Amino acid sequence: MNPDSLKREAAARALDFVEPGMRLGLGTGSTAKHFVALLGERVRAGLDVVGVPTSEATRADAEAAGVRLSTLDETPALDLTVDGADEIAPGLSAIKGGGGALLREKIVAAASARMIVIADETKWVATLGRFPLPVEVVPFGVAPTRIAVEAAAAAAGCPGRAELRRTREGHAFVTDGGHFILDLALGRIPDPLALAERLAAVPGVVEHGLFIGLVRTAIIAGAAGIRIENA
Ligand SMILES: O=C(CO)[C@H](O)[C@H](O)COP(=O)(O)O
Repeated sequence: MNPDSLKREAAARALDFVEPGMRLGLGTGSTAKHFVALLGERVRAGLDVVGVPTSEATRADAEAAGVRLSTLDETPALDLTVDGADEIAPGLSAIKGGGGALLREKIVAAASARMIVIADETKWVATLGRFPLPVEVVPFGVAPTRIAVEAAAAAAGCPGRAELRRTREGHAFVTDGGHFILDLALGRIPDPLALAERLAAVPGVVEHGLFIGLVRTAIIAGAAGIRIENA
């Protein structure tokens, strides 16, 4: 089965956790897109939920699917967020931000009583770090911020290079919040918490894509079926 079918299977399984009246965080990316589309089908069949999107792209998808939307200002406490991930490891620490939405994704996840990650089995890893870690930074002073981000990674035991994310046209990629992304290629993150703390202390870093202690459940779809992991 191809990865996209597996993503859809994981998304479909996440619907089992949705109850009428829930306030839902809606993730970003190709896996979360399946969830939003399937949720829309349920909504059109009569399910009443309200969603808070984690990106402008998801807002557009959810609107098109007929999902009633709110904001965190109107709805500051959510019951459940369903989102994808770039990597997820035993203990359910994760890397997110491949789609550039990590800041809103983390704010929405932190406002949720429960976060479920949905993924195909290629995202499950023994140790985080094969996927370059997205770090969202303010555009001002991005050159010294990049140097400081690399120094923070080295101090946390995982030296590597940070590259400014660019669009296909070669411009700096700009997030929904107006920030840049540095993709930090590390290969392996032996101590995610230490790295998270070091990165958070760098001036100019808005947020990083390490999700530690946020994911309660992971739904992993593979060729052999669906596996559910709980933190
Ligand atoms: O963190 C994300 C966006 O910022 C996505 O959830 C992550 O990149 C996974 O994407 P996909 O489901 O397309 O593989």
